[in-house]
Amino acid sequence: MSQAKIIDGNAVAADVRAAVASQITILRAGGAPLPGLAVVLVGADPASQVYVRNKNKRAAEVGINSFEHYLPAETSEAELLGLVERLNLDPQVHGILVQLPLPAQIDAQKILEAIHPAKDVDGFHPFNVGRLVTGGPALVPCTPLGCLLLAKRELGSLSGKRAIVLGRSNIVGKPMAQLLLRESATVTIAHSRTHDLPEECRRADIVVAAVGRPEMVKGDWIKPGALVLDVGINRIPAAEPGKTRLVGDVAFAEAVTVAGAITPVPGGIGPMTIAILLRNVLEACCRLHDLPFAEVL
Ligand SMILES: Nc1nc2c(c(=O)[nH]1)N[C@@H](CN(C=O)c1ccc(C(=O)N[C@@H](CCC(=O)O)C(=O)O)cc1)CN2
Repeated sequence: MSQAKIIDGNAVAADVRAAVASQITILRAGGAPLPGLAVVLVGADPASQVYVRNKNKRAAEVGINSFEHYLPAETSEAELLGLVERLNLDPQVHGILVQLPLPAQIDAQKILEAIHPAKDVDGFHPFNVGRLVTGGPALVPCTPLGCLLLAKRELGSLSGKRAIVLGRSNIVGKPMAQLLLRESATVTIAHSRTHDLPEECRRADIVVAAVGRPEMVKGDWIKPGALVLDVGINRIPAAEPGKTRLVGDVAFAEAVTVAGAITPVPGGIGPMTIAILLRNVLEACCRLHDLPFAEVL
């Protein structure tokens, strides 16, 4: 039985953070301003609290000034829009991130569209989405850009490769498909209505699983030697009563015996998301101040 290469997302994320940090040091030595990231969390979702804490900690480590805004779960849409407007105008803030999901009384799309596109380090604003599709300079969503970076490190050129993206969310599936298309891959977007998903999957050289269904992608869905990028983060009951464990959207133990390379959960795509966020803050800061930005890795 073969064994795929297990991609160490923590190690690659550390390389990205180091590249961001060294670029900030050089820019600062030349008199550039301190890059600033504002992170907004509404409510007390435990997973979101962990992600926001990590974002602020990692930002500080690479030399990004982070501004934390913790708002109560009852915050109104108007109050949040007011904060976003203030952050849009704050010259110390180059990147604004509103942690998702938001409480039900707030229209998330309205908030995302209120963020100034030049400070939209999540890449969710329709201006940046449009630029990604039409090929102009854009801030690109962090998780798909992290996947692309890993794919290019593994495979080199993606030109002509068959890729399948499982899931069509605005945060991962759709931007992922656009990024792969930009690299001249042949891209299929699969979703809940796709016929014979296993067969579609078996044709792919690159599988990106972003459906949010624990271990849905089985080993016999994978083409031998394919690259498997697992974006899923699903908490399921563990063998020990009362405990839980994290699994991806891919049945790892099966897929690892077929794939050429595969990301684990945890320790695969997740850490890349935050590393790429820091890269995006640096890019936003450079664009806003007309400074040179060098691609990381
Ligand atoms: N405004 C945004 N909100 C959300 C985004 C986003 O990109 N922008 N993505 C996710 C959450 N997320 C970042 O915000 C995120 C998810 C997971 C990880 C991560 O490092 N995961 C670890 C496991 C962590 C654990 O033990 O729970 C891993 O996979 O190794 C980082 C960031 C939704 N919201």
